[in-house]
Amino acid sequence: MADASDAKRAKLTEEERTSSLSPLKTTGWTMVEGRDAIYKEFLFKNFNEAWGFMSRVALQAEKMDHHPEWFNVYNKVQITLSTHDCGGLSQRDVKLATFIESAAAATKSS
Ligand SMILES: C[C@H](O)[C@H](O)[C@H]1CNC2=NC(N)=NC(=O)C2=N1
Repeated sequence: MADASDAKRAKLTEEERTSSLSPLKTTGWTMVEGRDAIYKEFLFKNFNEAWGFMSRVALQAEKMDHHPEWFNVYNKVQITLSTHDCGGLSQRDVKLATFIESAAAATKSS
């Protein structure tokens, strides 16, 4: 049965893309070529900072039951967000990307 949780995992409409994705794009998120997904690379001072950031994101991902695709080498964290259940971008990706932005800012200023 469809419920509010399903709606958050439905593919974003064109209107939602304009209103929700545009602000993220101004912070450096880009569309992945050939896929309905968004991507951003984060650079930190060192591995310790990168790992602290990833820990914050991991806890939120578990809370949301929505998980990033990510790759880390030393101070670099590359993140791709998409919703596997709908095969594209949903409100969950917007919410997680917004959280990731605040986690990156908090990590860098701590
Ligand atoms: C069973 C579980 O709720 C689902 O598999 C969740 C887990 N995490 C997820 N993460 C992402 N990115 N997309 C999903 O569709 C998704 N689905």
